[in-house]
Amino acid sequence: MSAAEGPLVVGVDSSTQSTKALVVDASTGRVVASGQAPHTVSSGAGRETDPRQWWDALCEALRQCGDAAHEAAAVSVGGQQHGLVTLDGRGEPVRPALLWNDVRSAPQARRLTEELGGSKFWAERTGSVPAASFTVTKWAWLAEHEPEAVRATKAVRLPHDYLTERLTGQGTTDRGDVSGTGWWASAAEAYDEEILAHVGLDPALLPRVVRPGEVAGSVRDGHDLPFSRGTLVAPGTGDNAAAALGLGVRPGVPVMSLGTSGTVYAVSQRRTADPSGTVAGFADARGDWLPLACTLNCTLAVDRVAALLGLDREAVEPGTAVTLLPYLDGERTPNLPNASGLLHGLRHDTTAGQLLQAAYDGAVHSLLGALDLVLDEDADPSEPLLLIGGGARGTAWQQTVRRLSGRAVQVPEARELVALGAAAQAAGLLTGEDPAAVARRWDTAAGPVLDAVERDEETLARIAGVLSDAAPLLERPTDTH
Ligand SMILES: Nc1ncnc2c1ncn2[C@@H]1O[C@H](COP(=O)(O)OP(=O)(O)O)[C@@H](O)[C@H]1O
Ligand SMILES: O=C(CO)[C@@H](O)[C@H](O)COP(=O)(O)O
Repeated sequence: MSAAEGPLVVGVDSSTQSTKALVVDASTGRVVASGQAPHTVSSGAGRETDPRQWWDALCEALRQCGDAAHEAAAVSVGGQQHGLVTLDGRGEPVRPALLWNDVRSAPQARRLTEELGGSKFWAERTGSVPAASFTVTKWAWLAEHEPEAVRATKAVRLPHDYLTERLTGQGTTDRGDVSGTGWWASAAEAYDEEILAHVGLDPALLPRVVRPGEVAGSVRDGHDLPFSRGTLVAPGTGDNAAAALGLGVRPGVPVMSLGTSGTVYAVSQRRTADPSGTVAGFADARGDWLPLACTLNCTLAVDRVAALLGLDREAVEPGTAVTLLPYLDGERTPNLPNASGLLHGLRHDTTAGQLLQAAYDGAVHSLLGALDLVLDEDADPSEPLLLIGGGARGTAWQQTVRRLSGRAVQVPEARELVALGAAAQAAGLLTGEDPAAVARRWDTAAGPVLDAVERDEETLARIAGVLSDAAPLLERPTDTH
């Protein structure tokens, strides 16, 4: 491999299932080295991970990168959004982190929404109506169920903050990730003291919000650190905001990410506030906004259905009249935290491949319902939908999104858009450039475009009909929720 032309930077994606690290040449965007290591997520009613697993996975991913990581001039960490990390006075986790897909705090989400002026208040104040994913609902759940853990907590962090702090020794976050907590006022761009007081969280426990383009710190002295001392550390951000940086998207370009979560989002210059709660009015990592809708059931749910049927994930068959709502983890979009999976329309001649196709259709339907809502009204409908995340590699996912959206679909060749976005943020720190402009210079979104086909309105209407008719069943708690 030829020598790098410019300084090296490292971008990290600490997502739900694994941590990935890329060492990137800041001048060209060439990936010089990469590594990946998994984490475990608890099963049963909750979804938890010990934050120390993220650190160990980061160190392992960087070890796989070899010497290149130690030569990096700057690093940045993108991480799964919303997770509640509680640290004691020594910076050690008080308990495992409560993750974004843990729905146990659904009652707290409902209660907080009612207690503080309803959906309209929350949407206007924080940009979002709190769902069970949001950090504020997890803190309220912890206060109710484990008050001793709350008493032991001396610092509250998000996943990317935790990793950044282990590098720099300083508690920092950024506007993109903090906008998903539920305790950040999006118009004022500041912690919301009224909400914090309401949930009994002392603002002194929260990290400093670093501005876009500001240095969060530098790698501290320590023999156990995977970087050289003094390496600059960028603010980092949530994984969706990092992928938006990594694609260099401009307003009007829709993105769909298919991973543990399914997300649809777009960059907007307008702060959004949707009182229906479908769209979360997140901030992006630059100074704009990132209206986003998120599902809990995406690649893992569809892979689970394939495994139950004993099929390869690509073994779909067309012509299905079966509807499968794959809400194995409860659901966030639509907001049905108590739901479980639901099958309707099974016949003697239904094939296993058709059932699998129905799972893809159900997962994609949830996301497409929010697509127009995340885009500005003047967005050009002929703009291709950018498809990213692990699922974007799959033909069945690509074809399902194409058929149900009726839009052209572009699949970037670059695989790790979150880590690339973090790398672009680190590069921007060195050159003074806008990270999205860095990503455009690197041409990260380049990839084949699948032409638009006629939208399959019949399937969309059938799924919407089952969803509406089954509402009472889907709202009813089952044994494990
Ligand atoms: N070729 C493929 N086709 C379809 N799905 C895939 C493929 N490769 C990986 N996946 C799915 O991608 C998921 C991981 O995606 P990723 O975006 O890395 O997740 P996360 O960021 O949430 O940890 C896995 O659940 C797996 O099912
Ligand atoms: O909760 C959200 C967005 O609001 C999720 O998108 C998480 O940020 C987790 O992402 P992945 O691990 O699936 O990438």
